[in-house]
Amino acid sequence: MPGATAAAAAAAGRPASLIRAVGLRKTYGEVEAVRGIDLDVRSGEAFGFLGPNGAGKSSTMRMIAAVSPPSGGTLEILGLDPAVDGPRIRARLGVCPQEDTLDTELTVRDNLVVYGRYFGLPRAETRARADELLGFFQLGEKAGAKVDDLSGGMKRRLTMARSLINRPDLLLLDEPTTGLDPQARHTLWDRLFRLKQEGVTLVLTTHYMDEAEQLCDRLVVIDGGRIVAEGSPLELIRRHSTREVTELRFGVGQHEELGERVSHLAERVEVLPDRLLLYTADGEETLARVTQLGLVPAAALVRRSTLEDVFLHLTGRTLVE
Ligand SMILES: Nc1ncnc2c1ncn2[C@@H]1O[C@H](COP(=O)(O)OP(=O)(O)OP(=O)(O)O)[C@@H](O)[C@H]1O
Repeated sequence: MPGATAAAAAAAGRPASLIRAVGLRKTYGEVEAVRGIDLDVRSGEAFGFLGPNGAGKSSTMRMIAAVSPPSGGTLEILGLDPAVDGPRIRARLGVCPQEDTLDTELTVRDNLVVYGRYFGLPRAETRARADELLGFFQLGEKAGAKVDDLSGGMKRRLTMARSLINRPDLLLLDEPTTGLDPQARHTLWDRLFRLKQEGVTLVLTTHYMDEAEQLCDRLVVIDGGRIVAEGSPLELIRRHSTREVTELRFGVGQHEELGERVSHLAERVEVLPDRLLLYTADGEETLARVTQLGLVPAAALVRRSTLEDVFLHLTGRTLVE
């Protein structure tokens, strides 16, 4: 699976920064979807936008895909200005949209072949590329099947295969695994990980913190159209959370009051409707200290901090409400 490595990009004279944005904005009438964001996505990295529904992720992706003009700020994609060079940019991008937009009239293989023809690729090359991609995405046995005969996970893999037909410099993935079951998500992550290893630059949006942690070298946490934090998953967790979290579930309606009673035991306590989260370096010790107070939770769990905790700390809300 050939992809573009950072070194190859440099050798080919492509810029090391594939996306550069300063003060990027998008408004739809009165709605301010993206409120001035700065970005610098480098060749060869997997870069993510993590945020809840309505944060402005898709709006940003559409601007990066050069299909939606910015309302303000500057944007450079592959060293080019999308207002001037839209077609040249789009020819070098792979775009995997949130919804599968496959042609149900065509076979699995022809979905790739026809798409390759849109890019003006020669027939023989397109067929060879289609077969290569079907093999890579474990769809070879389904090559002659109709799209409607595929599972949800297979359709996603076909959409992803289609987005790679033109050997793009940059692959844009809008919520790549939303709506899939855990097994199908893991299969896709595995393929995306392989693409990343081969040097394909990935830019993805997600509201799944585990997806962001699995795939992204670097990410921005986005909320209300603004970037609220930026870094590697590990850096963000270190900067904005403690090493461990003790989750305590008590009876309905008790969490507010009990949160006050245990507040001295932790660096930070979050009160959610169904549980308390105590942030400390040692979760087991914290749990022992809770029970020493005579409190007996209906359920308790000690875990490491995740990006969900980072988001909660930064915005006071959970990612998936
Ligand atoms: N074409 C449009 N016209 C008007 N408002 C829009 C349009 N597209 C998006 N919005 C609004 O802009 C805001 C950001 O939406 P956007 O789709 O970019 O967010 P998102 O983070 O991708 O969320 P989701 O995961 O739900 O797609 C929302 O308030 C949304 O309702």
